[in-house]
Amino acid sequence: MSTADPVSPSNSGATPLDLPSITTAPKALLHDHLDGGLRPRTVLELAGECGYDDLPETDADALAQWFRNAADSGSLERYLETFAHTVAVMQTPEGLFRVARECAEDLAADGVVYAEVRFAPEQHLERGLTLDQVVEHVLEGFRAGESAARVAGKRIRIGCLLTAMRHAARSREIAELAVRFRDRGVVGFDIAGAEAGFPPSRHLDAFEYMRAANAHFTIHAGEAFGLPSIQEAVAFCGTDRLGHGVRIVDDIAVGSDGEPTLGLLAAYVRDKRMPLELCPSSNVQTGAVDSLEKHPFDLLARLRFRVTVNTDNRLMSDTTMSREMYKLVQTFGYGWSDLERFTINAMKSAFIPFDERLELIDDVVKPGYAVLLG
Ligand SMILES: O=c1[nH]cnc2c1ncn2[C@@H]1O[C@H](CO)[C@@H](O)[C@H]1O
Ligand SMILES: [Zn+2]
Repeated sequence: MSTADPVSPSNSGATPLDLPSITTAPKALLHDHLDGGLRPRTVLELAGECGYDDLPETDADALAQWFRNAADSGSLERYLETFAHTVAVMQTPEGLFRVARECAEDLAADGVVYAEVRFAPEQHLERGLTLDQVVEHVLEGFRAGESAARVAGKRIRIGCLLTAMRHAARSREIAELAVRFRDRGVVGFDIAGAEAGFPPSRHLDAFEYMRAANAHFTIHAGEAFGLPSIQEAVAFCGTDRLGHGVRIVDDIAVGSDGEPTLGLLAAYVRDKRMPLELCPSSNVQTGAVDSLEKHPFDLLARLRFRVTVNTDNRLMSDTTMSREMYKLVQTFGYGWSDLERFTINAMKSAFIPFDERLELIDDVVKPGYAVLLG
């Protein structure tokens, strides 16, 4: 296969592919951080309510711009520093509930029909809440947001992922928390935070616990650090999906004739249909890739890796699921059938039960794209 071939012919005779029409398309999102998706105005209002005085701006537009600029750092570590401000206003029952409710509403308004939203409960204990209480408030917020969306005529289902911070030592506890809440809206577990120096194998007992409980997890790997991190996540930890996983491209050699050769790890990830939770804008901001044009998304899509499109942090990247898709359309010339495939890839890779995934694919995703395809 030549990597110069288009994935599919561009849109012909179908609904024009622009941002408003992409917003109407049913979309599935697997990688979105709750504390990376607050509305700027909500950050300001919650800061006022809880007495947090360290915000860098006092106006919503200026604050939005500040997050965007500060996250545009070229380094994951500096990018992550911006979360101090969002986490600071998510320490109370009201703050957690509101942020989760608005998250569900915002995703639904953007045409997302299924989302897995993650956050790290251990970062929300500063004002005396327990881990269980933190999770309960967030889940209540998601349910309220789903109901509000339904009233507004939008269908969305949110699954929650509990994240452990990889520099800390609470991963086993968070894995147990995820299993404890498995019947109440938590669908999986993850580790996040600075990648270099904190390999996935540091948290092996948490992953072994999840596997023993027949529970799902993903691992941020292959974002700020390369193949060794992915190798550990896949081969030692047994991850179900790769958070980012974008550096898998380092194991693919493309010859001067355009023919790709996959190394053992890349071949294994593709053979196993291991989902890649790719986050184009975030990857440019953290320096994981130089530019959108140089993002390996298209190479990986052409090679038929199980690629999915994700937002990572809507506030820090000033983005939405529709905008991430639109950027890919503009950069790589994708058509509706490509966007449908990426969406079905995501639904197939979701952590909810198989029959529920199938129902969303058959009853929502396929009919939605059928209309757009014309
Ligand atoms: O792209 C990312 N890579 C690694 N860690 C991240 C990324 N985005 C957010 N977080 C981290 O995950 C925590 C829980 O949501 C956030 O507080 C942030 O520190
Ligand atoms: Zn992430």
